[in-house]
Amino acid sequence: MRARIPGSKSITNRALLLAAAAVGTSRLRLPLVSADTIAFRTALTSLGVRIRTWEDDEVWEVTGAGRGPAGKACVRCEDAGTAARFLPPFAAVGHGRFVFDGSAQLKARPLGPLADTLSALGATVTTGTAGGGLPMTVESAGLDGGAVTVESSLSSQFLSGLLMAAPLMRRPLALTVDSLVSRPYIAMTLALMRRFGADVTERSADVIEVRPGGYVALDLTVEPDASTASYVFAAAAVTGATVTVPGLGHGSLQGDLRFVDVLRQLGARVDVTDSATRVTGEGPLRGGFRVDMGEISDTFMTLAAIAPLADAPITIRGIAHARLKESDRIAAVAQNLRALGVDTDEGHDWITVHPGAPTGARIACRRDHRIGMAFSVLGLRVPGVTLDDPSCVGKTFPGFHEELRRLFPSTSRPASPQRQGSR
Ligand SMILES: O=C(O)C1=C[C@@H](OP(=O)(O)O)[C@@H](O)[C@H](O)C1
Ligand SMILES: C=C(OP(=O)(O)O)C(=O)O
Repeated sequence: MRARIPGSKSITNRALLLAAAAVGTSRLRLPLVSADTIAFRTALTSLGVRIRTWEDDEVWEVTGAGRGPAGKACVRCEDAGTAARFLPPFAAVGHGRFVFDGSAQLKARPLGPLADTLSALGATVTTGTAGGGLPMTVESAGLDGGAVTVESSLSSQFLSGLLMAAPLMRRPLALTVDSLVSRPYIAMTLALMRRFGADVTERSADVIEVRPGGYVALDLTVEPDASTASYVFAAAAVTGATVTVPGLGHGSLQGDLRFVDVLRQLGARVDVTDSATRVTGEGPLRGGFRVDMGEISDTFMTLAAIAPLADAPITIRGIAHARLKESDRIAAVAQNLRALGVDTDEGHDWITVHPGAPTGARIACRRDHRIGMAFSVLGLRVPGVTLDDPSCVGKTFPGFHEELRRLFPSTSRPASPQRQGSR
């Protein structure tokens, strides 16, 4: 079966930002159209960037002026971490006063290290709470660059935001990276910056230098989202089906494609070519291993939710930063597995899931799309798994439930609405 996986959120939102910073008109083909990318697009529009959509949203045309925004603006980031972390540095290379705000969920997420670094570079920054957080106000008259250290243990997005703004600074910027999580996202940022013409040098694993010179407009086709693909790959592994995702293969910019290596460890058959990835479920899942998912933490819930079906415990470690996302994801996974009758143990940066015979339960999604999608995969094997907020999937994959039902019509027990969630 060929899955229809929408475009990568991370590539779409980076490409939007880079196109807004470039000189000329860029075209993004097959962008993700979801709450997170629409929030990002709207936020850029409120910063004065011209964006047009074509062909039922299959092409987004972005016209950049080769500089940061000017004037005054209030910018809503909604639930999008990428908007809250990528847009303030872009504002800081502009001229004016910009206020960023977002949902209650986003307000609870850290921003302190980004505020500190922008201040160190010369912007005037205020944040909502002592520990950082929205609303954030950035006042600036452009940035000179220089040399700064970026504390990156809570999120890699601070560093990505600073890197993408750097070509618009007046002089070179040398960033020293401290305690980086989610490293593959930095590789993605650098790769896309280079495609848009930036001059970037990795001096060592932890020092990156960017020279001024801006960006040039680009025509870019967005790959399917690898984090989203993890749900259909896991679904293949637990149902014995074969699922192929065209357009995701060797050369992908997304670290989360490495989730298929975890499925291989569970006993699934995985074939990756230049143009597609295919997963086939081959009998019972084999547990009894520990895996560090710190670099691909958006997919740890996909593994944790199906782990009770394995024949031995599975420990996932390196995921402390997953407590700082749309929900405290370690706590959310543990709570829901226990509600299903599955034993779990957890620590600050790890969780162990024991084999079990899960019973049906109503999953508490905590407005976290990935909790909803991960447990829907378990619902293909366990009758009576429902979601308290099916619409939470709209952050990255509004058509998720329909696609899962299309792919698995006989096994799928729809994650039926008990209550329509409010977003
Ligand atoms: O840069 C990005 O596009 C992202 C980085 C990751 O966040 P952290 O760096 O906060 O782990 C990831 O969880 C998020 O979904 C997208
Ligand atoms: C953590 C996520 O999103 P963001 O940080 O971009 O809000 C995610 O999509 O799992």
